[in-house]
Amino acid sequence: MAGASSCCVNLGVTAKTQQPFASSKSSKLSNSSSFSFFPDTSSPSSISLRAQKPLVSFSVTRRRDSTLVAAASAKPEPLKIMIAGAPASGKGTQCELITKKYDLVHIAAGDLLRAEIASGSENGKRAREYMDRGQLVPDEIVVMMVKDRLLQPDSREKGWLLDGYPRSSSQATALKEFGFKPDIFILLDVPEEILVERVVGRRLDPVTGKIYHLKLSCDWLLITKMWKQFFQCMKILQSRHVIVSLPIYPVKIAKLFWGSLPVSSTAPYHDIILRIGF
Ligand SMILES: Nc1ncnc2c1ncn2[C@@H]1O[C@H](COP(=O)(O)OP(=O)(O)O)[C@@H](O)[C@H]1O
Repeated sequence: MAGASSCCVNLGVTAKTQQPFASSKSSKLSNSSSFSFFPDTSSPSSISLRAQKPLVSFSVTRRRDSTLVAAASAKPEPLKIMIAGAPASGKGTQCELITKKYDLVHIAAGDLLRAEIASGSENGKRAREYMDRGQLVPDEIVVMMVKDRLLQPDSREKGWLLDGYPRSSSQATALKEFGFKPDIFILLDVPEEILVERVVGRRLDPVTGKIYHLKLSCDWLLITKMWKQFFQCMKILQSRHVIVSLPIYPVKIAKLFWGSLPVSSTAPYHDIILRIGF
């Protein structure tokens, strides 16, 4: 199996290169690289994920007459990605983009736990107690759940994007001991002040159920200043059905709905969309 590489995508206002997963937790996951993030020179503000996996894999089998038969398969080995990031780091958006682009199975630890709760199982009942308190669910529940999901035929066949796992070094070690290794570990590194700003500015559209940000959605001064990026961004968002009704919201209704419209020179959402050049 190919070794894992890791990368850190800085999605703050100022871009900088950093060590991935800034702790010893992920250092074991980092060695040779099958996938890597690299600056896309055609667009200085974007970063692209480029596949470098072998397109042909070989298998060798021994026949009954003891001759060895080598078979070449044109099927590439499925891609395996782990992604981590704080709330409001844009993880949901990136997961959507990555799974769509690479046709991977999106496995979110939180979703698995919610499904377990919905099933009414004993594990689900225990998990709920921890989740209600905002604490991590014990490893003995989470690890086996994630492992079982990774072993499902669709994950093995298509590859996976594991989201929200590992959240501790013991979870990482456990998965490694089961023989799972990501090809790449993506850490969305957003400065804390930006995360706070995003969370504070988030609003839920009661009609569509979608989440918007005050500054992105209603900052008309910003929009006129950055019209090109705005429309580019809107196009991407609309194509992914994230923002459907926003362009038809009149300013007055938007003001009533979202309150005052702050003016800012930063564009958190643009930042994510433009820097990740998928
Ligand atoms: N890898 C994990 N290990 C332990 N508990 C987890 C893990 N992933 C999710 N959880 C539990 O599920 C809850 C919801 O997780 P998630 O859906 O990822 O949302 P959030 O990003 O808000 O934590 C967490 O607060 C935690 O209690």
